Amino acid sequence: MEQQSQLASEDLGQEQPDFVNRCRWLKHSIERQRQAASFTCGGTILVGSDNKEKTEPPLSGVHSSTSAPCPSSPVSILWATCNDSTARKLVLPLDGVSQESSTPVLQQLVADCDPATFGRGQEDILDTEYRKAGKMDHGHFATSFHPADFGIIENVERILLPSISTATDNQMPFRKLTAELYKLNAYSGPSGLFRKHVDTPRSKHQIGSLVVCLPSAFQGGDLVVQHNGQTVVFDWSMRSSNTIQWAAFYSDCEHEIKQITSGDRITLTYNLFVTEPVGGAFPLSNGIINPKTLPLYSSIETLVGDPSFMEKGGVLGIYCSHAYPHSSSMAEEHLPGGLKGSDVVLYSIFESLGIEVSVLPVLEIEGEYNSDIPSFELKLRSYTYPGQDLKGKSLQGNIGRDRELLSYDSSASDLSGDECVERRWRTLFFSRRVCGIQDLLRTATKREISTQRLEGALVGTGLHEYDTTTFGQDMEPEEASVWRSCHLPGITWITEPKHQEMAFSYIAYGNEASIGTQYSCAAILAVIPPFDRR
Ligand SMILES: O=C(O)CCC(=O)C(=O)O
Ligand SMILES: [Fe+2]
Repeated sequence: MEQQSQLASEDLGQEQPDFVNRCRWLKHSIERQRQAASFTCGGTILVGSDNKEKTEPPLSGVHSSTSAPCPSSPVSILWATCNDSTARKLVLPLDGVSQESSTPVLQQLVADCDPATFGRGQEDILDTEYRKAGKMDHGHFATSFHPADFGIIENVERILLPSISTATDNQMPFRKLTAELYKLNAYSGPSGLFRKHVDTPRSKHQIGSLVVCLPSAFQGGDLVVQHNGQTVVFDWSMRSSNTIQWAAFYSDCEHEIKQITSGDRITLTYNLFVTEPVGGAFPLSNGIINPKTLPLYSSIETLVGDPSFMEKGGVLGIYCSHAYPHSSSMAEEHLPGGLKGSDVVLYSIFESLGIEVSVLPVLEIEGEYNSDIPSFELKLRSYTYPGQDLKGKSLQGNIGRDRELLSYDSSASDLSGDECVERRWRTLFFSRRVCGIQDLLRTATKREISTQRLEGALVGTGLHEYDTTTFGQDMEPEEASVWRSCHLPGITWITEPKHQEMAFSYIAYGNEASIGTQYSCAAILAVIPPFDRR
């Protein structure tokens, strides 16, 4: 018997200092992320050949969740110099065939740039030890590239904008980002560089910079962005010959461009401003943001890659940090597509690591959200199965036969309702062979467990629209058939509930009729597979 309970607690991964420490570490990483938010993000756009039908840029709101971003046509740059009014044209990437896409024309562009200065106080300084580059002001050239065509601006908006909260900007409820072309920069090998600096904001509404690296081969030239002791390196050299690569960061980020050892690194810089108009929600995995550029990515990747973290799998629960109308009639349409800030960061990191992740509402039960772990301090405790006497049953047997249990479960429809649900919970707890939240919710509906008070968070089967209902005095509110849900015990909660929405209101008939409202909070649930399956 002693051996059994030890096995059970090991299998649950709970009450082990290591597991608790890792959860704590994840909690602190997320808190840091929420405080600092993401300070930078970046991505890649492939360049297709300049075929007859120009590739149409994607429209916001019509990306399928798996679609790759639309490739760009080759990028044209047109310019003229003061001495010579003839317009010149360069097409990148170089095709080596047409004159306008040849090395001599690229060299002409580099030669026509002015030596780049940098701002120090009120002065513009020319010091090639500090910045060795050429630049062309936006009034002197035109380009066929626009970042709005590729969803770059909307994506940057979602990652960087939510944490901007100056008094002026907070008065803009539907604020969005606009990018204004600023300069073209040319850094050439063997010695082009720009040492550590902070960009000078051009107005009080400027919140950051966007750098777009055009397809032109070079070596070296890493862009290194730093913020509050965190560093992200954009190494664009490897794919420089045939892709457009970009990065956006807050104005207060220090950044530098390491030495370009060969080739020409041609970038367009844009100033990012906060403006008023309305934006819509669109799916996350649109391939525009590369989750690997998000500062939290490597922490979560390390955690998930560690065999001793949730070795048998488990569910991480993270309450959303921003408020969403998750019980409105539009919720299904707007979530998870409309997640913002650290929420979109976490969601897309889990998704890109192949982890099943969903946004679902969790219902309060008597003012609490997670009856099994009420403190949120990660004082994890072993789950005890209420109303179920496990004495005399061989847990060891169940643990050793997860697969069998699973297949037994999936054919459990011939079992009576309660028995079926009990089997499922046991599968979750003792085998941790979780197939996914949706799978669990689909089969273990509220109706099946209505006669049982199980522990665990009461998770909605979907983003239900707010509704009203009537039910009898003896019924528990969550038993009302308006809010389909089920108790999911064993979720490892990493953060606390933050923004409640009304889930449903009810009229409870009794000696006196009363009206009550139940609330729910939206949470990100990530199903971590057992180590041998991730
Ligand atoms: O070219 C780049 O990567 C960025 C240039 C830059 O930092 C600037 O122009 O301020
Ligand atoms: Fe800069």
